[in-house]
Amino acid sequence: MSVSKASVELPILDISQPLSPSSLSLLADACRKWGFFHIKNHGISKDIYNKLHSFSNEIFSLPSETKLKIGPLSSLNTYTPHFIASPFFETLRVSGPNFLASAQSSADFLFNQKSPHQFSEILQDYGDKMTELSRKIIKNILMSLGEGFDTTYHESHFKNCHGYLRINNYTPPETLGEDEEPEGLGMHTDMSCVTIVYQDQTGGLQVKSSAGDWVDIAPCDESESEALVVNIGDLLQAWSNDKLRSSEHRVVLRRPAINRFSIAFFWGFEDEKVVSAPEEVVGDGGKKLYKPFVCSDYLKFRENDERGKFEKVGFTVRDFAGNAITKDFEEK
Ligand SMILES: O=C(O)CCC(=O)C(=O)O
Ligand SMILES: [Fe+2]
Repeated sequence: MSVSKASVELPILDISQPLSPSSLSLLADACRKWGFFHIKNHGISKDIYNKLHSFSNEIFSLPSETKLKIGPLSSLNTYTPHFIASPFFETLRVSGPNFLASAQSSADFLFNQKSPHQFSEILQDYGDKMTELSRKIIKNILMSLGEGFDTTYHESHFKNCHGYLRINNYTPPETLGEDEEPEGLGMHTDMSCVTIVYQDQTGGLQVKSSAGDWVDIAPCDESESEALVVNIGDLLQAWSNDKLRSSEHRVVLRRPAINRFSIAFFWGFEDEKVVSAPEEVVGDGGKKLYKPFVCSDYLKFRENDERGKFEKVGFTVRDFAGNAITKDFEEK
């Protein structure tokens, strides 16, 4: 196992403003080289994260048998317990666009109460904000990809995108040697167009460089609120004909062995969308690197056959729809 040596320097984009040409070019570089960047001034306060964290802790602290009421064998299936993705990882899924109803149905099962729960209301607000941010992000990414691409493709290709949230709790083993870095979440790529991640100050998120080394994506404190991590997912990599990189990433656990909390928002195409790079995006003389595919067929490919198992770790859109000529990403 290679141990990370460095922390990658990613641009921190001010998402509340139209991006200047120089910021767009930083964005384009980051998307090509790492598929990761940060955003600030995203409109979500530390207070919201503190509330989400403490509500989530309440849920994750419940006895396992209670949590399993919404586990993989239940009708709801919104909770993934330990020992599925890893021994140290559990996660709660909240589906959009009605985040409130989704969170509330989990809460009702867990707490046997029907009254509106502040947790669900905050999650609705959070999900709405993430959806809005994703639209802004994709607009900027399209602008960074080519002149006028945002007006050509934003509405026509990304209008029906939708998203869901995953609230993640990492519990490291109690005894952890100095050099031990167990994987809390194994290497994978995201199936989304874009993913927006809040990570707490614990650290441990890593991206694989094109040279094959793991490098840290350090938590980034922007005083008023943490900067959020954004990464490109497989759907956008395929749509952009590899102009945008969906990088392999993972989460490792380190000493001091404290719980790590993160919230990921995955925003992607509607199930029935046929994903195929537009000619103009492929560019003159370029070859299409992927066969057109139906979005939901790819999502199914990534799910394990066994009910309740986590998405296959390690398989990507290249394995699914890549032509043999798919190129490797260069570190420029
Ligand atoms: O917990 C994190 O920081 C990242 C989680 C992640 O990569 C995922 O849920 O896909
Ligand atoms: Fe991920």
